[in-house]
Amino acid sequence: MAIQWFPGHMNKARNEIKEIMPQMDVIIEVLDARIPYSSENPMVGALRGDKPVIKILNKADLADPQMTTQWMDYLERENGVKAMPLANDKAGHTGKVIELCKKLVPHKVGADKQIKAMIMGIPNVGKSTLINTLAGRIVAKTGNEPAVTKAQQRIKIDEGIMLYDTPGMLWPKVENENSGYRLAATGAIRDTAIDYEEVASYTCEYLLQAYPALLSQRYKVSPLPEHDYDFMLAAGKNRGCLRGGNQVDLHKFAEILINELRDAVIGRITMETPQMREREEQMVAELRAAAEAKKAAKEEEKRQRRARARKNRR
Ligand SMILES: Nc1nc2c(ncn2[C@@H]2O[C@H](COP(=O)(O)OP(=O)(O)OP(=O)(O)O)[C@@H](O)[C@H]2O)c(=O)[nH]1
Repeated sequence: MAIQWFPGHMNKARNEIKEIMPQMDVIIEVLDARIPYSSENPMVGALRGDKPVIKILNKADLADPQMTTQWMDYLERENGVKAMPLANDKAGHTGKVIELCKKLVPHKVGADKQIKAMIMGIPNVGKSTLINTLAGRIVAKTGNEPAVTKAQQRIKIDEGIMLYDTPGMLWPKVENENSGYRLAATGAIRDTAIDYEEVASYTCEYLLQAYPALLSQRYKVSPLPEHDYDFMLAAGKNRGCLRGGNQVDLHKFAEILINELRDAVIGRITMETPQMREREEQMVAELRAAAEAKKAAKEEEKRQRRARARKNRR
């Protein structure tokens, strides 16, 4: 699946972050609790140095609570990382973010002091909603379409904290196709860039093994077939997604499924586990190593060819 989604302002954001990072005391990384691995930004790890990070598992109201707990334990294994779940639709929960900031950098708390916190996160993950709640007023535009935030802003919030907002960034995770599907399924990738049927097929394959009861209940398919394609045919038929000749309109069903997944109508679902992350990271590392080995072999071949040509000329 090709994900062509890398607006120019994201490259600009990378440079802006690099420049501003040394001034920051703490990083607030907003993740999507349904995809804590795929919604991570590799730049945070690469650019943060030893600065503390709060990883917020946002949209926790849509995610599987058991999996959120597992993810928090997993993420906190990394040095300097604190994780917390958040449902931005519930007022009052954001106070914990401020508390945690103060705990992580106590030397920056007090009169005439200020904590500088940078908020980072991929598009549509809920940064603007969080900033507005933290600030207690509308300072950031929100919306259900990715890439609403465009320019960097500084927002002073009451409790001695200055927030630095960054534009939404999504790097092309071309190395890991699975992440692409999960980003698309949860709505991080703009709709025009995705193939609904492919994403729905990937999603069904995962749900059949991870959440079979929710799937069966929602789409009244029982017993569940083994393969995603058969499931989509049966569920599509039940939902009346038919076109001429009584054929199931898979595209129509795919749209229904993805929308219902995004709205948590199927249930509270997390699309990836820490184990999946470990496996996929390993896979990516192997692919990268293989590509590098191939490149090195080509270079060596070229070098030898040049050496032979030199010898022949003598
Ligand atoms: N269910 C649920 N929805 C949320 C939560 N937080 C944000 N949203 C919704 O997610 C959508 C995106 O939120 P934004 O705050 O605009 O996201 P953003 O990260 O600022 O997006 P960009 O401007 O694209 O960078 C909006 O429709 C929000 O209402 C949450 O905790 N739970």
